[in-house]
Amino acid sequence: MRQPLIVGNWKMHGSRESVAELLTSLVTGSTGESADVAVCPTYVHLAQAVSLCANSPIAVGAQDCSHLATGARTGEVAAPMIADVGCEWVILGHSERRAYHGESDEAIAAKLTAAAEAGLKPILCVGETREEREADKAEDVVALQLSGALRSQPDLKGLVVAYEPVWAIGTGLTASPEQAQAMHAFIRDELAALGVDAVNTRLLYGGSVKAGNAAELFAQPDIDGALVGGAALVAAEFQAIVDAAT
Ligand SMILES: O=C(CO)COP(=O)(O)O
Repeated sequence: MRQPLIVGNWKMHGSRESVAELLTSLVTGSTGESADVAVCPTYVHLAQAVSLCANSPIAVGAQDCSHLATGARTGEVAAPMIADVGCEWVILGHSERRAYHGESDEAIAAKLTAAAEAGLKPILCVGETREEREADKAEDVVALQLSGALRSQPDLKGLVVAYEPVWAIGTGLTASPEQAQAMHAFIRDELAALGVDAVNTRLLYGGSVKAGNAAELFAQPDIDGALVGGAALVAAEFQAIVDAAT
């Protein structure tokens, strides 16, 4: 049985004031849900978020980490530092990092290793662009992303995979429940072929998830939750998505 998981990816949004407001609402509203819940603010808000979520069921994660544990890497943040401030999770390989920071599957594989060594649970993001889907290459692209990141390390503790079609991120376009389910089933098969414990690995859908479309996505057998962007910045909307998973 896979426990549902809802993760808010706050991307590059927030201030001390908005973080306090959003998390105070979420902590007050969270009454022992049967879904796991995590929020991923920017690095500078992690410690504040951990402190606000203490004694609540909400966990905190980062949106990236370095592949090194320490060293001369100006501007980077290492996985052990993220664990040290009290985080449980780290998002890796998000399409925005692949596109704007040139992250390769090889680099993402190294970050996965670093995260696991620091005891963080990684959320590996995969997904195709619109052009790749239209060229009927969506499965090939996702298969390569999965094997590039996991081939050498199929037994990462706590691994979660998020399928985020790039064309559905921040666009208001969501994959239909059937499209998302088909890709999730494909991902589960690919994970098994790579030697990952696919049956127990949670697969999240991401891309314009909202209160209004969450339930039909979560009704699909291989969709175990969501990685939520814009809607995670509005407490009532995020809570409604959590409620739809429970
Ligand atoms: O990229 C996403 C989560 O990581 C999805 O973002 P949106 O929910 O804003 O489309």
